[in-house]
Amino acid sequence: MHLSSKWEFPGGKLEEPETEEECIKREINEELSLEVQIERSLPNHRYQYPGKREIELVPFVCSYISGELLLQEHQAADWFDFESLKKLDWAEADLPVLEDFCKLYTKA
Ligand SMILES: Nc1nc2c([nH]c(=O)n2[C@@H]2O[C@H](COP(=O)(O)OP(=O)(O)OP(=O)(O)O)[C@@H](O)[C@H]2O)c(=O)[nH]1
Repeated sequence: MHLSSKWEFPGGKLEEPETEEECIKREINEELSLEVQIERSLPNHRYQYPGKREIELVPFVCSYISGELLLQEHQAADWFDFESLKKLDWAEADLPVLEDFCKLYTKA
């Protein structure tokens, strides 16, 4: 919520004893009402926002299986092409994840 006007990838904190894969599927279901399947992982990145505990983002590339997008917690959600994606106002911790994702799927 301290980043409430920023864009972020959907996700959330691991709830032991679930696996990271179970976590992302649960979070996307809770936040967006969608079922997704994992296609691959991307490198993890650590980040510390001022005055907060360090977080480690564990990113997965997922594809849509089913469901109708319904916002449960967020103000907005959308699909973007790569150029538009790079122009959004991102949560700082996500920038290295975005870079890895774009490198993997575009030639630039
Ligand atoms: N979900 C998500 N969180 C991110 C991203 N980037 C980023 O800095 N964060 C930060 O990582 C942490 C994830 O927390 P969250 O609030 O989404 O997790 P959660 O759904 O389990 O919430 P809760 O446990 O507070 O109820 C927050 O500090 C959030 O600001 C991102 O792309 N996705």
